[in-house]
Amino acid sequence: MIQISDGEGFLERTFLSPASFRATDVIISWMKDAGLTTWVDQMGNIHGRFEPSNSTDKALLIGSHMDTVIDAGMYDGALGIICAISALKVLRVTGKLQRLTRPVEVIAFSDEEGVRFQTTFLGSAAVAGILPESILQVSDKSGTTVQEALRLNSFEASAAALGQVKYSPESVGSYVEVHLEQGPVLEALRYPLGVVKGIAGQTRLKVIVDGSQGHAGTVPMKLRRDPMVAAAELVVTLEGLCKDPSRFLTYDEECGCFNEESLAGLVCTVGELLTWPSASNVIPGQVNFTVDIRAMDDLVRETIVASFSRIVMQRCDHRLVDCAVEHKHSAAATPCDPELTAQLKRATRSAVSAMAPGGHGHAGAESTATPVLMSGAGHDAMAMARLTRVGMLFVRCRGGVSHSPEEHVAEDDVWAAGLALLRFLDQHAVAEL
Ligand SMILES: NC(=O)N[C@H](N)C(=O)O
Ligand SMILES: [Mn+2]
Ligand SMILES: [Mn+2]
Repeated sequence: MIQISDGEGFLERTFLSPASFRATDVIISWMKDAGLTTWVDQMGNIHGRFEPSNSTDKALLIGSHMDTVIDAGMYDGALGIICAISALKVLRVTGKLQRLTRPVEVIAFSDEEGVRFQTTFLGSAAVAGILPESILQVSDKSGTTVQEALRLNSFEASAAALGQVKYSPESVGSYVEVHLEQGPVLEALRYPLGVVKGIAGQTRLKVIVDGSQGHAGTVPMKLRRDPMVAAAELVVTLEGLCKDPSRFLTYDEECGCFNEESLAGLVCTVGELLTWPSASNVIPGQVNFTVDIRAMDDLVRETIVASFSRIVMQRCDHRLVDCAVEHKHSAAATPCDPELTAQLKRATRSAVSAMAPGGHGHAGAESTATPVLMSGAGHDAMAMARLTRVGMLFVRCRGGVSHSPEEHVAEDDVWAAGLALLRFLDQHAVAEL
């Protein structure tokens, strides 16, 4: 799937882009090869399902996302989809598919990263039934709405169509996702796989700063209303706020929720900054930038968001520029299901042991206990947790690097993940002979 890109020389595959439809065709072919019944739903999610003849059990869903960030690594999302389809292919070739006691369905979600519409989880939120109809009117940088983009690609793009995508809670037993860790912990522990205890909450904002556009050579510094300098001050201030909140919080904002533990995983990022008219000899008229704030503790994240919004208003007033803070997206911190996580842990132990020479633990693994991690990255499991219980299996990645072409997962570790998923399926969904 690395070659299926809208970018020249880099990987980019965003929601409903031309490359996303080429990837859809390839994923469908893989799903069919694994013996699955396939379809594409009204939000562009790709489904591959095996329905045992007389099962009354709730379905096991296994998935991840097919979309990417810009200049992405090739494993983020794709690894989980390929792992899931491969595991079912192995069940097929070993004759175990027919022994499944419950429906097992692979879902390749159409939009997890939220790059195009700054929304995220468009695909999984639709399956979970938590996508508001208002999402259809959100527009991308070109002004195209979600509804227009869907209709341009022959989707119905109506509230009724969104409703058709939704799964009923009583039809689903659990959701499992395999994903590269995107962090350095497993590499540091010299262990190929880990299970996820929970996923950090996240908020995405867009800050818009308006000033007086003007001539770079004739407007005296004292008479300027320069949105670029205001934005620059805000970006640096945001960094300080997340590094040491106590320096910036007012007495009212200091909710007593800040301590070493609750501040765990508090991070902020300004990934995108746009200016108009973007000419070297013009004082900008407008600057806008994105804000991504995450924390394991929702109260900490909400307090930081409120405090930063206050600071934006105060600093822009001081600089006589106008500003607005738009809330684009928020997702609460999400715990993974303890029982599902324990099952994934057992499956991981079994796979790692089976892969090591002599069965004494995976080559290079210093410990035999499967690491249990928190995830700072967001995942479709956050949306799916609103539908059913979720579990995640993390795969070690080189240097913890992700959202970069340097992203890399060792082949042995991919094998270990596939084996662990197979072991999990054996425990969870395949009838004994
Ligand atoms: N929705 C998201 O959080 N997308 C990515 N996985 C992220 O962590 O930014
Ligand atoms: Mn990602
Ligand atoms: Mn991802």
